[in-house]
Amino acid sequence: MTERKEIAASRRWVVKVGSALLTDDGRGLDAGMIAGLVQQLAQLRDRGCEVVLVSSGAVAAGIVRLGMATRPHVLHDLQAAAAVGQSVLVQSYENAFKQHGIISAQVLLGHDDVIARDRYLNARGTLNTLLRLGVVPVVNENDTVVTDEIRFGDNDTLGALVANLIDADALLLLTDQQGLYREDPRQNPAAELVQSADVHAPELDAMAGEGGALGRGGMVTKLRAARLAARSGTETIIASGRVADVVGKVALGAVVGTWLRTGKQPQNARKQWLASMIQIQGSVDLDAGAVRVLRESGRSLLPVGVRGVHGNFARGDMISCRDADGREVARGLVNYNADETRRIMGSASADIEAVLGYGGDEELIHRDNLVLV
Ligand SMILES: Nc1ncnc2c1ncn2[C@@H]1O[C@H](COP(=O)(O)OP(=O)(O)O)[C@@H](O)[C@H]1O
Ligand SMILES: N[C@@H](CCC(=O)OP(=O)(O)O)C(=O)O
Repeated sequence: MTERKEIAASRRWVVKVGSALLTDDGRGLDAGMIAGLVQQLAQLRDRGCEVVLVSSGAVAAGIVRLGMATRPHVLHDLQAAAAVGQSVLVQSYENAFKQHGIISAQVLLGHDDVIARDRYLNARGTLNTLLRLGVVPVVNENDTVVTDEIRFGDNDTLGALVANLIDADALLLLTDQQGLYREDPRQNPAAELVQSADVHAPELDAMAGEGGALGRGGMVTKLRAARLAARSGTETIIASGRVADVVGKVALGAVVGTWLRTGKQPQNARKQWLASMIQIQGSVDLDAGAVRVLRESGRSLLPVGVRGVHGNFARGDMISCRDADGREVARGLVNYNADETRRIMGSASADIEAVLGYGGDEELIHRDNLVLV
């Protein structure tokens, strides 16, 4: 149990559940599985953790609801099945969470929404607000508009991107196998389970194979997801959703499933990722007070500390923050575009609404989105 202390200390969780598990390999949504999972998530919250659920299963549920014999190959048929199935799925979760007095929310995202710029900030802001309100966001791919993701059944990646987005401590990928085996157990039932490994270990690539008939990503996408999640310092555990109380066991640090270790300090990992994420689109000149609070107190950058604005950046762009001598002090994702920043620079945050005619974030760059240089 102590071997997994880092996992037991996790407070912010992304739990991803695959179609293979939720639909009993295509026999429709498994209401018992959903009720059991939701009960475990409710218990996780009772222990003071925050939870975002990433759930697949829309296509599989839609196929059954529409009476299709097999998973369709034509893109729009898949998308139609997803649209039908998503309603069924979200209704099942809403009912199940309600039994525990928990409000849930449907959040449909495409990978583009989480990768950069303004949408990144919006998705992050909404998810953080839902968590603050005590709501469990139930996330799925926005299947109506995506193409590649729905073909390849890749909600594992979405789970990782959500983990990056909200700085999750842990990503739990629940599937129909006990974890990552040295070989696909469907091919070799005697294959050995990997209990723990460095997420970047190259030998893992040869072990991970593709998935079953419905959830198609298999271990290939789970491994890739674990590596993406590690960018923001998120630890990944792959485990079977069929093990009794699996969420509770994993969260207490019991040795179940496969732990793919990041081996990094979360904060550093996240900041490194942020720094490498986007090209710099502009810069702001800071006064001496702003330089000091950024450097010494690790605080957010407020508009009041800005003296000049260069470039034509948009909300969500990465900008550079410079001192009076033009030396870069920090860089980060900006909450206002260049024009707005010119108008609010030097103003107190409380006056932003009066200056712009609409309100927004009180920081120009939130400290979570700021990296000291
Ligand atoms: N090395 C491996 N260890 C475990 N499972 C593997 C491995 N390689 C391939 N798989 C396959 O991955 C499947 C789980 O992935 P997938 O079907 O995409 O499920 P999900 O819908 O839960 O994402 C397993 O049923 C298994 O057949
Ligand atoms: N977003 C789609 C497909 C996602 C998918 O199949 O992923 P997974 O089962 O986790 O490998 C759905 O809800 O059916």
